[in-house]
Amino acid sequence: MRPHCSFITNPIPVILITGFLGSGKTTLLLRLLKKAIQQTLQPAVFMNEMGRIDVDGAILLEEFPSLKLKKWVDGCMCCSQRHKVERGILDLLEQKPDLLILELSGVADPAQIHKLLAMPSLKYRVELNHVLTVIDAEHFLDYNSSFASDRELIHTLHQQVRTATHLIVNKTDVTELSMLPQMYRALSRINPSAQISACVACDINLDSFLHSSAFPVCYPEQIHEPAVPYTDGQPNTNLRILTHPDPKVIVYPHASSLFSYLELMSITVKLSPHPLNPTRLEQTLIHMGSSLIRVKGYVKSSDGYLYLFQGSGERFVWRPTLLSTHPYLVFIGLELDREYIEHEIFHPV
Ligand SMILES: Nc1nc2c(ncn2[C@@H]2O[C@H](COP(=O)(O)OP(=O)(O)OP(=O)(O)O)[C@@H](O)[C@H]2O)c(=O)[nH]1
Repeated sequence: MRPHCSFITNPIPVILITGFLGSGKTTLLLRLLKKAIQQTLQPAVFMNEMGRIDVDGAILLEEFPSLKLKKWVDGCMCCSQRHKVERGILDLLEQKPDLLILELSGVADPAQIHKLLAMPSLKYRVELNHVLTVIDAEHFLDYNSSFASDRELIHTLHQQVRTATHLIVNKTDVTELSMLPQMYRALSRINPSAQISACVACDINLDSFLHSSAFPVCYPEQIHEPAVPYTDGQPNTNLRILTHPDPKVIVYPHASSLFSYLELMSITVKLSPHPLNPTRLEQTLIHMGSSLIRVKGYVKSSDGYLYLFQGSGERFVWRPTLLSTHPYLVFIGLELDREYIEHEIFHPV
């Protein structure tokens, strides 16, 4: 029960955004921020992203230059790093936002952030009101077979569904609509109590999320089980460290999940400043097949302009940007072929 102290009477409402890689979390976050600002709310954002260089933070700051934002980029947010996440959230709370939005990396287990918000330093200062899980409708039903070899990844995907207060089934524009009833059934089996909405580009009515819910989120105990047991303060000995002779290539063998360990790999490649042929780049990526789950970054195209480039499955989006940054790409996948990436992306013929 919340103690009766005057300085903690108004906990900051928290919205947690989760969902697998490329499902549309940042798309939803951008919509929420626009809506919040229209309603004269002052939101703060904490985001966790895979990859050495942060792409989503750059997207947010391009649209909202004065946003109160803290990021945790790459590295496993394992137990030994937990205090840094806590510090980041406390720093944001010091800025007295009206609303705190947390966007987790696509492979994070949301139950772990819930646990973090329950720590004594945060417990009475925040109130988790909504957990919005974005589902990639195009790929969701295939995940069980695609990731069959990675038990922890499947567990994390289910945790993302299980912990949701609202399931946002996104990307229905590129989904066989006849698959939706089956998808709804699968989602309801994992989480019978969450509301479900289907949409394109996370375009749903967001009004109700911007106001405190009557019943703050409270998970039953079993949801708190971490994917992999951990010990506070101890480094995660499961992590393998890969090294690469070329300093331009930074390899992270593990996902930046919140406190869990997966077989995913993230490779960040700083590109040369020379333009890349868009068709050739897309073909190169398609050739990588299902091992490549997500790619994003900034690429100079053959017209000489810089683009925000995003790929999820075999779909690619090029968006012109005014941002001034060195071109780079972040690759996320299972058993990525570093030599192929290095040869094809660094030295395209
Ligand atoms: N076709 C289609 N594309 C979408 C939709 N929603 C988002 N996208 C695109 O999907 C890609 C991924 O969207 P994001 O919002 O960045 O997804 P995310 O979950 O934040 O991605 P990560 O943080 O990398 O895991 C982007 O290129 C979006 O423009 C949709 O409803 N339909």
